[in-house]
Amino acid sequence: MSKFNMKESTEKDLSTHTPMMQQYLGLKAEHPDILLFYRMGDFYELFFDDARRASQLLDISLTKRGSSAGQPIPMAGVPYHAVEGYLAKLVQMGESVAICEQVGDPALSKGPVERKVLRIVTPGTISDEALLNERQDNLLAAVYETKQGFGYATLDIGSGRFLLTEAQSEETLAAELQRTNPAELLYPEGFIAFHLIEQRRGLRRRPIWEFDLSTARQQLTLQFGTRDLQGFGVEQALLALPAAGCLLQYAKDTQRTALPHLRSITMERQQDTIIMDAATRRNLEITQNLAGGTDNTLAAVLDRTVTPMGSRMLKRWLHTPLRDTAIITARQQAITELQPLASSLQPLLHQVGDLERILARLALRSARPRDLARMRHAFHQLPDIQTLLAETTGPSLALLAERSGEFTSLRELLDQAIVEAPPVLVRDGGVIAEGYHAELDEWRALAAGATDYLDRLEIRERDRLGIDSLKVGYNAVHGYFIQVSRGQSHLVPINYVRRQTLKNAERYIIPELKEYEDKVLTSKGKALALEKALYDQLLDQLLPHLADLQQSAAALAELDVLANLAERAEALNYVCPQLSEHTGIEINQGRHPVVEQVLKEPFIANPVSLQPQRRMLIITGPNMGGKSTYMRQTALIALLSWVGSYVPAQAVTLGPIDRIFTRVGAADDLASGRSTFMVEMTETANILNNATCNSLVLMDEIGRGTSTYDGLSLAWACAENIASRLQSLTLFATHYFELTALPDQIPGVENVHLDAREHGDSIAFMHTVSEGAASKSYGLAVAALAGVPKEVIKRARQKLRELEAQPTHAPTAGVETNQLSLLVEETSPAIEALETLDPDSLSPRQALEWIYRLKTLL
Ligand SMILES: Nc1ncnc2c1ncn2[C@@H]1O[C@H](COP(=O)(O)OP(=O)(O)OP(=O)(O)O)[C@@H](O)[C@H]1O
Repeated sequence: MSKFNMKESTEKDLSTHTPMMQQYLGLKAEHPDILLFYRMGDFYELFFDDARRASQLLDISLTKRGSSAGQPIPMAGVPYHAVEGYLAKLVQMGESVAICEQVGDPALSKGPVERKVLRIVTPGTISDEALLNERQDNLLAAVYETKQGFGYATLDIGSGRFLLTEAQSEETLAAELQRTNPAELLYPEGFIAFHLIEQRRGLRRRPIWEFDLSTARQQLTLQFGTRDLQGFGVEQALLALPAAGCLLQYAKDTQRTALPHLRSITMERQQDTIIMDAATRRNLEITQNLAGGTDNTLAAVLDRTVTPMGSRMLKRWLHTPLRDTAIITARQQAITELQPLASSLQPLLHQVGDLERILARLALRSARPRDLARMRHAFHQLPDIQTLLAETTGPSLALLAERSGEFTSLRELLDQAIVEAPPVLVRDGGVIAEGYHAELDEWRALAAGATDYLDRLEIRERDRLGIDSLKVGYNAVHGYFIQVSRGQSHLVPINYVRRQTLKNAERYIIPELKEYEDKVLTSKGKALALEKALYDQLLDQLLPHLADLQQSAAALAELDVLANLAERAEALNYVCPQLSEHTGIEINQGRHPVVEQVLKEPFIANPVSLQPQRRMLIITGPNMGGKSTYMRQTALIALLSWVGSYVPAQAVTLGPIDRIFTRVGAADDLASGRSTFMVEMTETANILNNATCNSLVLMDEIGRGTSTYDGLSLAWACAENIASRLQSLTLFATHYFELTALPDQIPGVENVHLDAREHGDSIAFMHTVSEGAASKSYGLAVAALAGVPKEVIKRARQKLRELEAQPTHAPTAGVETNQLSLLVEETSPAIEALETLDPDSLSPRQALEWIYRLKTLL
């Protein structure tokens, strides 16, 4: 069908629909890909495919509303007062919703009331409190690709944080995606690296022209009111700017309002932070555990922040350990200074609440009365916070105090303007305080004065007519009325007009009452309209202070994080790590921050010593001995140190770290169709290709997923390569006992082991780390402990003895210095024969015979 014909036929189709459906279909055509909530009185209704989808997603019933164009119309609906709950559910599932409201006056419109899409709710652009998880960032992101790499932009609409990154490799992009975990992700059509994002929620494909570089520059300079992007240092971000442009456009389209709180854009440079790949972030269970939950994570132990904005900042910090010693030292000093103050500061900060998101709603002009009341409450805490901080002397706390500010005049303004406990919506009035605006007070008095008048009218009429059952009342349908009992209804005078008959009473109106009713309604209406205008003016008065207020919110959030780290350090018995410029990690009595919290028994603290001269530790010991715990605690202590936090140990000194890698406990990545072994090897390859002498590498039992010899050879070669070529600081846990021979061959490699004691059939784990290799493996004892039946253990023991009796077959045999021998799985008869041979005792003829024999043996 030609384009022309198609257009004609839709138009024809439309004209066969009812006028309301025509309006609906017109609006729907503007938002074909997302659900359209179409307001009808007290409901939002969805039609056709939207109705079917919504009924499935929300588990609401699918019905029909009349018919249009001769067909029944599938319909589903949700009551308007409960819409937030449904929206929350939908955005959680990654859906977007266009909210279409009635904007015309039903009384004045012929045909359907005028309607408009007033906002679009999308997972990445929500700012409404009810739709957000308060202790988690909610990000909108956009990704762009060229041959040179990827550009990535994220926006937190709840704070205005707008960040850029450029990633040279897929691995780096994957790590960024994992770290930022966006709620919604925009990508250009034809995106080649789609496999990196296909599992993500809230994916939105955008046309390629939305990623145009010059449009992006134009959009961004327009947004920030600058001539160019030099001042932000992103002028040359040719990969990231197109992503930022598309993202900004999308945010503006969905919000349909100005975004004054987006006032700058920042490039996050990889070299400023300790880089961790996606697998490492997962394995270290920073904010999410391996099962996808949040308990038993680093954040779960460390987050006792008292404001949601502080909690979100702490989580960002934990995911972004820094490399700048100056910043980290400043944080450490602030924490030390806050230790005696935390218990007084935290209750005050708690009262500050989520100022950051309140300010975002202010910027979007969607701040509710209660937001302003909470902002006021926050301002009331500031003087006390200032007084407390005045006791400190360090420069970083002084700076935070200065940025927090006091906002005395804004506090006074809000004190005067807003009632003590305002209602949820401005719509119903009762928000603006008495005494704030003389005209409003007058209208309100008039509305209230009328009730006085009604009392007087009631008494007067009762006396005048001698009807003691006479009462003045009000209901929403009939307005004001005079009610008289049935028995006395014959006494009413002629000017009483009957309005309603009840079982035992009659209701009347009189002209005088009607007049007052009009007056009350008008004054109520006037008061409401005025209140709404005053509220808008109030937002206008606050908005010019937005930048200062945002700065204050950021400072208060940081104070919350620092006070929290001070409190945690004290409560959990952490120590302040010493930063050194020399590569290495020295930990005295280190503990695992999470395991020590969940264990019922006491946690056994252990030392770590890694330096260039002792850069790799081969860790052996029984299963369950504590190898993984020991390795992870080292990485977590390093990470926490470079976040600025105190750490679980008695003393720590550590030098610069550029990356942390972990290759531990692989899980099948079934979703991407990669086997356990494949995942393990991909992660290993990443380490071998990227680690440096300043990287911290954790390798846990690599090579386990394949045949013993393949695995052992791989583990050996990797360890050797890391120790000699990369020279990274490495903890290498293994069950291949052969690897304990490495220290004899490569300088800088040492053995350590975890101990266990066998008592008869049972085994006790000591969890202490000592120098040297483990004396034996306790696999069978651990299997017995796990409940493997006795006869199986017995048979295994027998088999073990058999295997040990054939040294050349047993994988636990000593390691030959020639690595090739590792790859020879079966000893050939020729070699066996050679081994028994003594060349000195052979005559030349015998030697020749031997050569022929060997030839046949091969
Ligand atoms: N230092 C410690 N102090 C007290 N308990 C510990 C310590 N380290 C580990 N544990 C306990 O031992 C359990 C096993 O530890 P971990 O997983 O680290 O052992 P593993 O040697 O890596 O075992 P596998 O080789 O089977 O993976 C932990 O869950 C913890 O309960």
